[in-house]
Amino acid sequence: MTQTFETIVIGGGVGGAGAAMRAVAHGQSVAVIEQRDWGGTTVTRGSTPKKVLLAGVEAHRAFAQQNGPVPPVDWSRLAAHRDAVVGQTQERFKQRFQTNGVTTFEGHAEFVNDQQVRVNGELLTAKNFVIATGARPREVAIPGGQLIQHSGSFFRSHQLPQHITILGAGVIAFAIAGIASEAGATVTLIQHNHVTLRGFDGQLVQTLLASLAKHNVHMIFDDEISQLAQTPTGLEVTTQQGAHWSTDVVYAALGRLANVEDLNLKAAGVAVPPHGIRVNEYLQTSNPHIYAVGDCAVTGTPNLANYAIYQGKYVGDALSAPQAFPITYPLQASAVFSLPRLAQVGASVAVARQDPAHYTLKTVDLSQWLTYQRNYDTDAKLLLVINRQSGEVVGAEAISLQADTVINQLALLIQQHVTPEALHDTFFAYPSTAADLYGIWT
Ligand SMILES: Cc1cc2nc3c(=O)[nH]c(=O)nc-3n(C[C@H](O)[C@H](O)[C@H](O)COP(=O)(O)OP(=O)(O)OC[C@H]3O[C@@H](n4cnc5c(N)ncnc54)[C@H](O)[C@@H]3O)c2cc1C
Ligand SMILES: NC(=O)c1ccc[n+]([C@@H]2O[C@H](COP(=O)([O-])OP(=O)(O)OC[C@H]3O[C@@H](n4cnc5c(N)ncnc54)[C@H](O)[C@@H]3O)[C@@H](O)[C@H]2O)c1
Repeated sequence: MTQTFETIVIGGGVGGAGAAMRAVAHGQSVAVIEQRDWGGTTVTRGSTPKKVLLAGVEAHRAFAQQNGPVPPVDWSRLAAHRDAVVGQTQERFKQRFQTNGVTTFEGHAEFVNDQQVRVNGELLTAKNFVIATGARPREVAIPGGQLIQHSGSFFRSHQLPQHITILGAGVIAFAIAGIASEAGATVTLIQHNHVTLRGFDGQLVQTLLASLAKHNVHMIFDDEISQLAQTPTGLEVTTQQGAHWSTDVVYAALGRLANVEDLNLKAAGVAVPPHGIRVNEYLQTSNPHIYAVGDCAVTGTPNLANYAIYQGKYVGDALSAPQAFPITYPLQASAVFSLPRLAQVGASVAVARQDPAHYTLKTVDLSQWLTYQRNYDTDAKLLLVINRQSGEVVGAEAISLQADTVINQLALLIQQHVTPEALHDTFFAYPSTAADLYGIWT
């Protein structure tokens, strides 16, 4: 006797939740299976713990700037607060499924055929499936590679290592570097080439690097770890170029790989290319009754929470009434949550620099604006990408302690094609980041 549902979602992260909550709202019988942590990467090892830790170190930085030297960050207190926030968020996540009528299962799911999965020895049957199994960190195959920790360990740590080495120079590496250095650690980032934070403007990235360098973050370019060895006092890193240093911990932040291997997808008739589950523009796999969303799917979009949620909701709607249109995406703002933050929206500054016939750039030095000056935000800067022909702002990129705020506000103005005249018809509280828009949006 198997339990039967109209839809089974595999993975209780943000993508799976988007699909399940929409499908149940349409009156379907829905089950979600989660093998580890309700809320998935975002809640457990991603943006939720990251933003709690960031709040603590940003407050530390701000207090020190306003008042002079202050005691170091109390990492165990901060970690306890993080654990409380993460634990409560996980619990709410699970409860939200249950109060909305989604049946939850805890265990590892794998396909038996294209209508059944097995969980904890039990068979569950459904007409449709949504695979939302996310991704895991890429590992490094070197001697001593088993001593390398995943970046997620940092965001769950209860003790702050004093000497931290990070492999990679992407979004996760810079988040760890910003948090750990303000909390008192010395950080070394090692990058195999010269490219940091691909997609962000090189000049703003240089500003971020210079700011971090003042806070004990060191960058090594064009080199790679070749060996890691345990010593009586910690770890010894050796690189391909022959450099050596001692460290307490090495975190890998080298990108992420789709979780697809142990789902027995072959039994369900789902083809899996090397980098994840290929889907069509309706997010169907090679079996049209089986969909894939979020980080496990190859959709041509970045692996970000917004996309996973949006794709999940799209599929949740499609399950009760076939989607008339292929999925399209709204304007996306994104941020690197380092110290300071980098953020961007719309047409990139890099594209504008390469195409001066179509775009012009406007640089706004925000450091002397009250919003930023009062916070000692000396690096604050905004770049606006302007379409030469229409004169409209079509993209923006910012660095500052609150770059994401101004970029999110600009996202609304860009998406809604708000004219400067229309903006002036609204009175924002003054002075504030929103009121700054009068000066920016002219
Ligand atoms: C450190 C870090 C910071 C990040 N910060 C941001 C950020 O600031 N902003 C942003 O937009 N994005 C951020 N991301 C990316 C974001 O977390 C992911 O894009 C998002 O979590 C993808 O959601 P998902 O539902 O596809 O996968 P996940 O959240 O990974 O969820 C997948 C779930 O499926 C479960 N699962 C896997 N296989 C099975 C199985 N066989 N049976 C049952 N369950 C299974 C897993 O346990 C997991 O809970 C960050 C990621 C990391 C690692
Ligand atoms: N704020 C955010 O929006 C946010 C924050 C964290 C994570 N994320 C998501 O999580 C994903 C993973 O983050 P990440 O920082 O691990 O990935 P990333 O793609 O941002 O950076 C990976 C880094 O590792 C390097 N690298 C890749 N392969 C390598 C190899 N074999 N040897 C040496 N270096 C190598 C890359 O050059 C790059 O510097 C991101 O792509 C993003 O989708 C988003």
